[in-house]
Amino acid sequence: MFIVTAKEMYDIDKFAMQEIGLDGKLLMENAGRAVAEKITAMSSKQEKICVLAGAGNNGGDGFVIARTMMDQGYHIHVLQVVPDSKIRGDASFHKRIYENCGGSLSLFDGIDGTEVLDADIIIDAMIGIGVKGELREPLLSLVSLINQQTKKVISVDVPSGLPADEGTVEFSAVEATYTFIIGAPKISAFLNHTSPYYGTWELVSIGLPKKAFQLSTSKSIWNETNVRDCFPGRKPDDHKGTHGKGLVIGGCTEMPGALSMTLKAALRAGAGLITGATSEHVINRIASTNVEATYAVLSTTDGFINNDSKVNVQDYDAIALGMGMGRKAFTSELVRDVVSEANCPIIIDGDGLHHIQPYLTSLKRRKSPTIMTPHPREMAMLLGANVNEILVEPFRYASEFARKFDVYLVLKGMYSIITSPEGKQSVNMTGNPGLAKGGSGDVLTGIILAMIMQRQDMFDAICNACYVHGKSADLLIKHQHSHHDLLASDVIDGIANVYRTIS
Ligand SMILES: NC(=O)C1=CN([C@@H]2O[C@H](COP(=O)(O)OP(=O)(O)OC[C@H]3O[C@@H](n4cnc5c(N)ncnc54)[C@H](OP(=O)(O)O)[C@@H]3O)[C@@H](O)[C@H]2O)[C@@H](O)CC1
Ligand SMILES: Nc1ncnc2c1ncn2[C@@H]1O[C@H](COP(=O)(O)OP(=O)(O)O)[C@@H](O)[C@H]1O
Ligand SMILES: [K+]
Repeated sequence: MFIVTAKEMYDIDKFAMQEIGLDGKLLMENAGRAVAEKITAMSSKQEKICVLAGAGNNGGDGFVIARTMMDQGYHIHVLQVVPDSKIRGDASFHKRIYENCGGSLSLFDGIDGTEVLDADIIIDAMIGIGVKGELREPLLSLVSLINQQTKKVISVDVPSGLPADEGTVEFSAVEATYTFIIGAPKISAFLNHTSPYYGTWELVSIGLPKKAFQLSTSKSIWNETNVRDCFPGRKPDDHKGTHGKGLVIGGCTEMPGALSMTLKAALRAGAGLITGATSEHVINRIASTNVEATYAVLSTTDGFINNDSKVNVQDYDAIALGMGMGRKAFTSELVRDVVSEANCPIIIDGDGLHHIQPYLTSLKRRKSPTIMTPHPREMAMLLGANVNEILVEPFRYASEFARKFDVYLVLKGMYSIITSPEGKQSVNMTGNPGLAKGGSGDVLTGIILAMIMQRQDMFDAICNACYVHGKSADLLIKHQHSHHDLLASDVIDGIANVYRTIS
């Protein structure tokens, strides 16, 4: 499923109309009908429905919805929120057809919201991706009135007033119960501060050609179909070497669990052989519960690993670096040496990100892929930015960072964004607040480590790992646990449930 900015959506519409020959009025008819079908499935003919129609194409969708539902016997009234003189283009065409069919219509006088107050369901077709700046009056007051109601509010394409793109903090917008998104989800459906306005959302297709999307956007949602299409299989003659020999470097006296979870998650996710390189003390603490792993002892200072004992990094197919290693200056040397000496893919996570921050440009010299897995606070640290800036524009920051330093980036969060060094981006939709607990990220790193050692493309492998991680948590919440009690170690055990459903 593609994800678009407003500009990309306009480019796609333009391509569909000018290159393919689809008429704009037809696309509007398709959009309105597709949304009407969804709304009829969730409403009754006894309910009073008020369609709020604006002047642009979003309003045009509203007129098609109103006509389609009116013909099916629904109790529909259109409240036009702009004067007649403003209604333009295809919206004007569909308004005329609605009126010719005898549809009920009144003009919003800018003061009285009786139609809104009387309705059981409000359909918000005032403004879509064409919003510019903050809402003007009288729409601003109308939106405030709508948001004070407890009725079902169904937005068409985008909740009116909400920017389709990232980067805007100041806005007033409809707080929808449901949004039926047209053609492709817009970026604002995936940002922490804007996604709640959509309520529950669903995509409706209106016949825009796939080719138009492929030419216009490199952003998409990584879903179960993507996973099934590229999930690595196992052959009868496979041996442990086939599934990769991975090294995990991290841990310290105060944080032995981080390393332990990464080791276990990597093994559970399918790695052939996993070695934990850490202090003797950490090994003594975790070895009895990680019996399948092997270990390499690293020398330490005050319980933190230092660079005195060399790890033979050339012996491994992939390395994960950083989990629970602490931030002592002498550990930085170890991180830098591993990153520059290893010829295999490296995942840098947790404290490893802090150690590599002053040396980010060195990553460009690596011949093998580098994968970085920051949460927003770590991303802010890497960029020397404020965390709120990252949260408001995560797609842009992630894309610029991945391109600049030639890395695969997993910017973790409610919707993690996976970016390739070329700027291709996927959003992972699995996962839930049960994962908001220490250790979840260490588990993800282990799964990524296992996945990138299987037979699959690097970007696909990372996306698959994020999917499996979140899906494990989702299945556990559905069947065994709650958001409150889920532990990172449960997520490791839950990998089995995911694998059983997809492999
Ligand atoms: N083929 C297609 O293109 C298809 C497009 N489709 C649909 O079209 C939608 C995009 O349509 P669009 O481009 O006409 O813009 P739209 O969202 O209706 O907004 C423009 C209106 O909003 C107003 N307005 C803006 N800012 C404002 C503010 N701050 N405060 C107040 N008013 C403000 C602006 O007023 P103006 O500033 O011009 O006075 C103008 O009247 C898209 O989301 C989808 O639903 C589907 O039918 C499928 C086919
Ligand atoms: N509310 C949430 N919804 C979905 N996934 C979440 C949520 N909270 C956290 N996660 C996921 O859990 C993981 C947390 O990683 P991180 O913050 O590094 O944890 P830690 O450092 O404690 O191990 C990430 O993969 C993130 O995407
Ligand atoms: K809308």
